[in-house]
Amino acid sequence: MKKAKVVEGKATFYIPDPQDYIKDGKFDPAWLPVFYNPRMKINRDISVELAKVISPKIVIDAFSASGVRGIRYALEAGVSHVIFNDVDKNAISLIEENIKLNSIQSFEIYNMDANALLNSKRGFFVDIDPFGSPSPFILSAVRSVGRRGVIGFTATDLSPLEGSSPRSCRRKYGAINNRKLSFSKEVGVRILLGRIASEASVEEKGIFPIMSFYYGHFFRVFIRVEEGATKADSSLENLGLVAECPKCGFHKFSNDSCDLRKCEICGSEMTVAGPLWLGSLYESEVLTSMNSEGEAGKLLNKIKQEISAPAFYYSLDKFSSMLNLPAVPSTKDIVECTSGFYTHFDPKGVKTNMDYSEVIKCMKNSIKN
Ligand SMILES: C[S@@+](CC[C@H](N)C(=O)[O-])C[C@H]1O[C@@H](n2cnc3c(N)ncnc32)[C@H](O)[C@@H]1O
Repeated sequence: MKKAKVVEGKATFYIPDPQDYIKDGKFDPAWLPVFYNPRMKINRDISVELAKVISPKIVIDAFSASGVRGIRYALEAGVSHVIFNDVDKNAISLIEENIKLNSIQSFEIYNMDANALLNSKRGFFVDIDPFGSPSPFILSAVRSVGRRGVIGFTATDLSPLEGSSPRSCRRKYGAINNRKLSFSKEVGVRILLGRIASEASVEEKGIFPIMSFYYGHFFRVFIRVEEGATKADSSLENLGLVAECPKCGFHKFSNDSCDLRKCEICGSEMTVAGPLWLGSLYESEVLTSMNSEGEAGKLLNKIKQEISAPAFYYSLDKFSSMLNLPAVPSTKDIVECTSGFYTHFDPKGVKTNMDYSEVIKCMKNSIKN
């Protein structure tokens, strides 16, 4: 295999030479014999920043591919011991080479199915970065942190999580998600967290989201896990449903499904999704201690602005078309008028504690002016 040398963060490492895998002038990282996607740098940058704040001694990088993630944890976040793993043998040879190249001192390397590895090893910080859905690995990941720890899950299966593939969502996440709601990005993150909370409760563990976000083609959630039946019970209290009226764009969430059937504004039948996580997505202390540069820095700053915002948002372009408004108001106008918040989930999204009728007034005034 011909290799190319790449630099990312403090790591210099080999990947299969992308030039050899261009087909008809096109390239997809999935065609490489060992996966490396430069577009996921932001995912790794933020994960490294979080690791710097939580200072784990042992990290399990359960889906290592080239090993870049685990190597960056060691070099940039001062993690003292990294457990690398990949089911693919080609990945293992590359990880060995890259570990040498970066002089990583304390490590283990496994060539196992991630579930088998996670059921047998313990780490304080566990990184789950598979292809597609992380769902098959949630339970073993929750086990792998022992009594307490932190897990980062990546999900690239946007379509079930956002409501475009309802059956797949039902299978993978045990949730009803039959239509893409206008705030589907946040629905996706919360369905993933809901599933994690349910699976953790089987192990009598509670979850506490530290940071949860959407970017480009993936969701990433970081959760703290703590052992205890009471903690599991309180976690489950955060599960509920969200509903959106397809006619007037009113939305509401609740732990009680009876509340959500009929729209309180226009009486239409609402589209209900869930179960999903209705609690906080962020741990403010950790988030405010995190810093980064470039794209990751920009994303972090946006997320920091919405730490105390309510769940879900009005996506102004979709909302305006539901209301048959002649134009889409500026996001800035609506944030100001509703004492609301911008959201990283959607550049035209506004979160607010104000009532629906007040938001409508703001929308209409903004267009008039
Ligand atoms: C998305 S890539 C990981 C990328 C890597 N974490 C990074 O940041 O560059 C997924 C990797 O998981 C490996 N993999 C797929 N299924 C697996 C399984 N069941 N157990 C362990 N590894 C698996 C694949 O071989 C692939 O290298």
